[in-house]
Amino acid sequence: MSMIAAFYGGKSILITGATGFLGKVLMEKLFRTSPNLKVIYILVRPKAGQTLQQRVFQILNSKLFEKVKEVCPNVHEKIRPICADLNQNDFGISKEDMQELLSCTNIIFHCAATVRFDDPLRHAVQLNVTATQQLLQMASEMPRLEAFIHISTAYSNCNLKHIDEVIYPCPVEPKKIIDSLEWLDDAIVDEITPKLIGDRPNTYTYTKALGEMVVHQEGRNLNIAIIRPSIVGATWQEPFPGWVDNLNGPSGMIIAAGKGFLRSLRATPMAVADLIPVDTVVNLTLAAGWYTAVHRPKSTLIYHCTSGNLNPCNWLKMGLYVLATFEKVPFEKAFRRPNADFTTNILSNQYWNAVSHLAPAIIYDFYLRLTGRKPRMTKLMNRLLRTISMLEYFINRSWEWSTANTEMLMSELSPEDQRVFNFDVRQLNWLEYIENYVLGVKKYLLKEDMAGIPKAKQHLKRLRNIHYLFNTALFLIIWRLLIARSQMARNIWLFIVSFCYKFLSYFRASSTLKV
Ligand SMILES: CCCCCCCCCCCCCCCCCCCC(=O)SCCNC(=O)CCNC(=O)[C@H](O)C(C)(C)COP(=O)(O)OP(=O)(O)OC[C@H]1O[C@@H](n2cnc3c(N)ncnc32)[C@H](O)[C@@H]1OP(=O)(O)O
Ligand SMILES: NC(=O)C1=CN([C@@H]2O[C@H](COP(=O)(O)OP(=O)(O)OC[C@H]3O[C@@H](n4cnc5c(N)ncnc54)[C@H](OP(=O)(O)O)[C@@H]3O)[C@@H](O)[C@H]2O)C=CC1
Repeated sequence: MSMIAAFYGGKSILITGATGFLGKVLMEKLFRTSPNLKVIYILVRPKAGQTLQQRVFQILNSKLFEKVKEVCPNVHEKIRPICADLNQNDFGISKEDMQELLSCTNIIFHCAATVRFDDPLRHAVQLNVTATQQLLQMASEMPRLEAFIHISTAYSNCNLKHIDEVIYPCPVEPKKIIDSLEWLDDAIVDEITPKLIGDRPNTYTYTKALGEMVVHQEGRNLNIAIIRPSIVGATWQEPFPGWVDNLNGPSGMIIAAGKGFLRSLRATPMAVADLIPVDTVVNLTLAAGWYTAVHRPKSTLIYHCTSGNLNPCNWLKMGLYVLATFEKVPFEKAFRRPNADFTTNILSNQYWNAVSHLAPAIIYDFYLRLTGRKPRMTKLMNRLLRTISMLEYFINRSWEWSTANTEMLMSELSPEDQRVFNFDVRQLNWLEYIENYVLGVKKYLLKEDMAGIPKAKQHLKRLRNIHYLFNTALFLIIWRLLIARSQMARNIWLFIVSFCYKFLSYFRASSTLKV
């Protein structure tokens, strides 16, 4: 019997960010392994014209939850959506709901965050720092609370090369930032943002670091653990391999490469590609929840949920695995044949951006205009280039994350728990994982049917022929122009023609002799 699964039985659990990528997998695993848990409260905001109930209904009826419905048929009764916007005071939670949360909650998993790299500082602080502070305040009023698990990121200290499982001091106290944002206007905030974030690449990593500091300072009387995952990718094993539902991290890039938009990337091939499957993060998170509540460590433990030091893979390998998978399972209606490459040089990157990204987009838009359609490719390509520019920081560096706490936690688990809540990335086979990842992107993100693979392969063949035809035509045009303008080009041309003529004559003569 799994001790961790048994621990969550009968518990009232509060999850923020349950509608997000990580939150959904966390909920799924909890219901599947501890179907006798009491209730999961989820803080949800109405969104995109959907009510809370509609959002929950959509999640529970998705493929991700198919297995859950078998083991926990009354899952609908055990999930209690609470209308909440983390950007508001008291999260805009009604008095009755708040009362219930405060009196019943046993465990909190705080997953909600803005993960956008380009969020204005004010918004990122509001969600990643102030909301965390408010949740800690709520937690301190919960008499039955056994553990508070805060999800951070391994990149919260990405300004360092070697990162230990400790909280690093922030140059400016989070409280001071929160206070000053109250009276500074947006223009000034934008102006001081680069100075505040310093050597971090964006407001996301900066505010996640501030969030950790707030947890450290204001959660002293609580039983807290912090999980720091690196780049979270599709599921490795559970509930099935390859599940993914958003474009963050590598998923968007896999689509861009598979559809033939992304042809070149400024990345350091040998830098560590620190991907971590989302189910691995969830297993570690649940194990940490159990350990924190049962063993009550004296200080806040931080767990690095990374792959680099236990089972490293680099971007070159990952890129090759991705491309190799496209051969077997190509995406439908590709713009060009998938054939991306890495470059480390800024100039050559700019060259490839112009030649391989922008030029084909401009030519295609010209064709769309000619055929009376609305041009869209150049806009899309510029958007892709902007996204890539924001990811570049992470694909041109390697970090070393120590994993002593994570390894300690692994050793504390019973053999059964090591199996059910496996977070040992040494067992991960990267090729197999990437193949399933690409397949998952095709099935669950692009919603493409496997039956369409032969047609997609045919389309790629057609694109290859167009590519050859286009290159030959381009060569001939350039050559024709050169011959018209340069005596030397004409001489070379005459030499090649006469050489070919002589070669063919010799070949014809020798084959006649044989007869
Ligand atoms: C040689 C072979 C190559 C083969 C590929 C190999 C894979 C290489 C992968 C390399 C990836 C490296 C990833 C590193 C990530 C480091 C992560 C650090 C860990 C964390 O803790 S952060 C969590 C992850 N967070 C993110 O990834 C957020 C990134 N996204 C953003 O910040 C914003 O979305 C962005 C990029 C600033 C764009 O903003 P904006 O222009 O306002 O656009 P929208 O968000 O509204 O979206 C517009 C449009 O683009 C689509 N979209 C969104 N995100 C992505 C994405 N990451 N990739 C591709 N497309 C994306 C979005 O769906 C919209 O589409 P529409 O059709 O709806 O318009
Ligand atoms: N994905 C990754 O690569 C990594 C993620 N992490 C961390 O993991 C955690 C989860 O990330 P992930 O699941 O990928 O992110 P998602 O963007 O998928 O999910 C974010 C969640 O936060 C919720 N949320 C955002 N704003 C509000 C708000 N104002 N009120 C209520 N809820 C809100 C979202 O709700 P809604 O659906 O309504 O938008 C959503 O449920 C984050 O803390 C992130 O920093 C760490 C490392 C890497």
